[in-house]
Amino acid sequence: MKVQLQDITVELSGRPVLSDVDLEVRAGEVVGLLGPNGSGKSTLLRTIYRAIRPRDGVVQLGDLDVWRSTTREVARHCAVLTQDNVTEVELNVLDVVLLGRIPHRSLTRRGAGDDIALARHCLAQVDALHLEERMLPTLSGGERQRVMLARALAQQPKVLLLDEPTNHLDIAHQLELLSLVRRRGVTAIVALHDLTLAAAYCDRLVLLEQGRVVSVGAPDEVLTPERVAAVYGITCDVLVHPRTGRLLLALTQAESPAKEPVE
Ligand SMILES: Nc1ncnc2c1ncn2[C@@H]1O[C@H](COP(=O)(O)OP(=O)(O)OP(=O)(O)O)[C@@H](O)[C@H]1O
Repeated sequence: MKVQLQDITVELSGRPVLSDVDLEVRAGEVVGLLGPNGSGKSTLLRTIYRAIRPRDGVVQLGDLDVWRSTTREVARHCAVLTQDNVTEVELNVLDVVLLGRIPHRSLTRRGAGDDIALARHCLAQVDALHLEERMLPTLSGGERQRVMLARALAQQPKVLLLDEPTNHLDIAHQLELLSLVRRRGVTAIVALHDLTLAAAYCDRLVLLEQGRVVSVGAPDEVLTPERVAAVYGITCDVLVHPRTGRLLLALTQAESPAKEPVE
């Protein structure tokens, strides 16, 4: 499903947070949202899943105008993994994943058994089936993150929005999560801080700075040393992975002070 943002402007507490953002994400495309802290990545995702209403602009999921639809209608198409939906709720893992079925319940004829089979399948996909009977608050940060991804997958979304999904995950699960998102073939918009991971897994990247899109394109078009220096204030050498051919970014502080000699 295509995602389209036109002229999105958001003001929070009277301050502009996003200004005139235009973005078109094609069906099945994985797009990485990059930018320094406070550049507007989470806010942009929130305008798509109806958590922050833009002052101006239109958000569309396929033909659905998000801000003229209900939360439930949007949730039938679009699932979200954020930092703040990892809650202390006193439910076991399987029940948490089953919450992902709620937007579909009145539409589907699936019985509870089908939903449970689907929830277990989603847990297996994120390597968390062994946790199904555990209570959510007893899980580690990374285990919870994977369970919340399983819940999002159980929603069977056509669009997946992921806000820093690799936080808390060990490196193997970081790679597995992003490759799972790719394999699902859904349209995905993923806010990431790790530029090399973004370059490895995203078809295109969108770089934000102070609420404005400063670059959109293939990873090698967006992540040039000059642009990384201008936006993040760091020095960046762009290398090529010897096996995958994807970009590898070697980062150093712009002006590293000379090291004090140790006595
Ligand atoms: N409710 C709010 N009221 C006022 N300002 C807000 C509010 N929520 C966010 N902001 C501001 O909007 C700007 C963009 O925030 P946002 O969370 O979208 O950035 P981000 O790029 O996701 O940052 P990070 O990388 O730190 O997660 C920040 O300056 C933030 O302080």
